[in-house]
Amino acid sequence: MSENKPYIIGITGGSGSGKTRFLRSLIESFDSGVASISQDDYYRPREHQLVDKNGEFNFDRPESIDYEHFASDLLALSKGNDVEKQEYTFNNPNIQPKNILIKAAPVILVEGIFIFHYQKISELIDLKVFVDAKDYIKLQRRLTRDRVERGYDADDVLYKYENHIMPSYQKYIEPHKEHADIVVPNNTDFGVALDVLKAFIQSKINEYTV
Ligand SMILES: Nc1ncnc2c1ncn2[C@@H]1O[C@H](COP(=O)(O)OP(=O)(O)OP(=O)(O)O)[C@@H](O)[C@H]1O
Repeated sequence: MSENKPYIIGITGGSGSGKTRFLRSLIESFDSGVASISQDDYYRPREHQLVDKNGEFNFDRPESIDYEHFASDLLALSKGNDVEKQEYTFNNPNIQPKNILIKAAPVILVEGIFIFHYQKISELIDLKVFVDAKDYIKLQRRLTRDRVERGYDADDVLYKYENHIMPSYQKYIEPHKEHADIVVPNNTDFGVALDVLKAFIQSKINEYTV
């Protein structure tokens, strides 16, 4: 690996905004040169999660994440080192967590709802991207995804959206939109923004390997 410092791009946005889809579309565009790290892989175990006034787990708080571990792994990547950790299985006991190896790369994509809120992570980020969509669209997407991919029922998703997801969004996520370098509107599709960012990332890979 060269002496250059990897370039760190942070991708955030509310739940259902499409940031994971945007990140995956970016990664698929590169055979090499790009690595990614996701806040979702740093949830604390269920027994350490906060419970709300009705006794329901709230996984949408900054405290839900082992952010010290997340920050130290991002710091290692920012210094050009590999990182090894276990994937998060959304507390599904039927899934055996895989070991994830994140290889050092010229461009590191970091994704998650609180990445601009956690200071130790935010200060490592060179380019801040905020993926944005209207609230009713985010809710529709979350309802569909959680039913199809995670088997949650609609009442449960609506309860979480009103009591956990939106309060957190308003307090910890949306205030960072005005400090983002790029806001990607994703009410319908993000094709043009994706092309712009792909070209930018390619230029960073080229600079790194010169
Ligand atoms: N432009 C789009 N058109 C159609 N479906 C979309 C679009 N963007 C995202 N989706 C879908 O909406 C759902 C939520 O998107 P995604 O998982 O990327 O959101 P997220 O911001 O990462 O949410 P979370 O923080 O809850 O994980 C997914 O099923 C995704 O495929």
